[in-house]
Amino acid sequence: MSRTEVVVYENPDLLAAAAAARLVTRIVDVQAARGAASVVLTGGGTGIAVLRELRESSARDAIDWSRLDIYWGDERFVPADSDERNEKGAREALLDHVPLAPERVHAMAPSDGEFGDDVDAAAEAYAKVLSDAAGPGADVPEFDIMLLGLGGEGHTASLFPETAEVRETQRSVVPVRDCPKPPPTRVSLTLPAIRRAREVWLMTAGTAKADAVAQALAGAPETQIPVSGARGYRRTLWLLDREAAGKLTKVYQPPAE
Ligand SMILES: O=C1O[C@H](COP(=O)(O)O)[C@@H](O)[C@H](O)[C@H]1O
Repeated sequence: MSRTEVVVYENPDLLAAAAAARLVTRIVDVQAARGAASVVLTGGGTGIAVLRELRESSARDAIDWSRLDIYWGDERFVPADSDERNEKGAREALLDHVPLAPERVHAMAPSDGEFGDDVDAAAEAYAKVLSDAAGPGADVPEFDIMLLGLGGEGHTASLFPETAEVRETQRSVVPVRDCPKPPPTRVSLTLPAIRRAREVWLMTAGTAKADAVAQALAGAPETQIPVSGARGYRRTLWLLDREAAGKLTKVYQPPAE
């Protein structure tokens, strides 16, 4: 049984700090219950701010970093040292500062990596990374926590409105070309892959996101507002600041912890 919860924070700084605190608690709980945990990272302003907060939190030492798998929900297909790359932002904000096991950090290929500028090959390779990590009979692992952001037009990961990629039902990872938001070429998990996560946390701030948030929570079709289709199979947690929540018509109560 999947549940949706919405928590609204006064401002983006509080949102990032609170999301980081939640993340520590959730990872520690999962590691206590199952030994290891997996987290899927996102790029974007809020996603990287949360990682920075986590780095600065003394509670981060409660996590056993050697038993944490890191994946990405999407990546910009640019050179490895480009500031546009989600991996680079995540490494600078957190990953380079904690004792992760390098073989447990599963980045998507850059455009100057082993597949050169072949974005199809990069997407296929990441699908193989996921299927190798999944249990028998599955193409995608049951991620513990997937962090996602969203765009003002409703995109999440790199799934944009009214595209073939948001309609994809067979593949777990797709190459994405001609994105309306630069950079134009990306690699993205698909909605079916996103829905393999136990928990999806949708984190965003600012008035520019308010329409998309309201439409998604009102149940807009995922082809029009892709983030509408991003949910965890146990829990979907929206972490918003007051501005991003500004167009919600329903009053959401904070969930009991
Ligand atoms: O391009 C992307 O944008 C979204 C949202 O980013 P934001 O800065 O507007 O919050 C992000 O979730 C995604 O990973 C990224 O590739």
